[in-house]
Amino acid sequence: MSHFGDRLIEEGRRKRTALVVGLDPDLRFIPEAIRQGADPETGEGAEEAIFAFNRVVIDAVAEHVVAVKPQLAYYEIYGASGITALERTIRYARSKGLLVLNDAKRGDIGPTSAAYARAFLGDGPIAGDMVTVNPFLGSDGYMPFIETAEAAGKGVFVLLKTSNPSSGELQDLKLDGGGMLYMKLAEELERLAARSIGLHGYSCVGAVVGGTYPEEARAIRTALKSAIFLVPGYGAQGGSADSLRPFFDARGEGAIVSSSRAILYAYRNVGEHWSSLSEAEISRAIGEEASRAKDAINAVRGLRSQ
Ligand SMILES: O=C(O)c1cc(=O)[nH]c(=O)n1[C@@H]1O[C@H](COP(=O)(O)O)[C@@H](O)[C@H]1O
Repeated sequence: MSHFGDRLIEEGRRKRTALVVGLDPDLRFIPEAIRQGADPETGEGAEEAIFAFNRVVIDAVAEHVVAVKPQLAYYEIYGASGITALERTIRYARSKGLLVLNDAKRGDIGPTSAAYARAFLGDGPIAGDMVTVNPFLGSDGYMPFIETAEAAGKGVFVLLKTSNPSSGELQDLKLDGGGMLYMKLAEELERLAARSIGLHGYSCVGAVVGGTYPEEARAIRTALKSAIFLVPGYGAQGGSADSLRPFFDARGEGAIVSSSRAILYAYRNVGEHWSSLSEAEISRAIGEEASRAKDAINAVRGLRSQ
């Protein structure tokens, strides 16, 4: 079975990018040319509008990204039609040769986590190549995802030091033996990652480390050498490219940086008439922002733009 860590590193080398674009479609911000009257409140027409928007985004960013990252919340709002839009989005992303990272942040008791792992890492209609996992329930909550990923040649990103302002309330709790909770989890993840390290030194077990916490990332990078970092918080949450160096290894690899709103809604920078833009104008704005983000991240990685 191929090591997923190798697959992700090689995809990044092949496309000279470490960017992931999040597919967090908010119907309120989708211009009329694509929304076609879909109603954000009632969900009327949501499936078509969400899929149409995601297809424009995927076409615009495909050459600039290592993967796309659907955020389950924006699909679950609309129940079955939202999930159908997700299924169609995953199929379309796959047809463009893209890796799919479902940002589901799942975690439960063992048997339920095993069912979630089958849903997101198996062969079902919403399964992708990677999934985010919430480790709050401890090892019997996240191990079913890691075991499923190892067997399926897929990847898992475990929430470790999240990008949000209140992450420290729990993640930074000081432990009796000294050190903080997130560092204790980082050491445990390194132990688990070491079970499945590929040719390039990385495992199918990854970790989520917010781009808003570069100092913490520096310490985590040292303790967690075998895990690829998923780095959200760049762009809309204030994480800047300049602060991203500590997330990468000495080769400028080992992390993928995600951005959703800053890229998805780049066309809103034109002013309040954004809702009447044409599909071509929408696509161009999104593609240009993704290209800019890719180049800014590559500069920090020590890669010159092509
Ligand atoms: O797992 C995630 O992707 C995630 C972890 C984290 O610590 N912070 C975080 O923002 N995210 C997700 O990453 C995306 C960030 O969106 P933007 O702030 O618009 O780039 C959202 O879908 C969040 O749910």
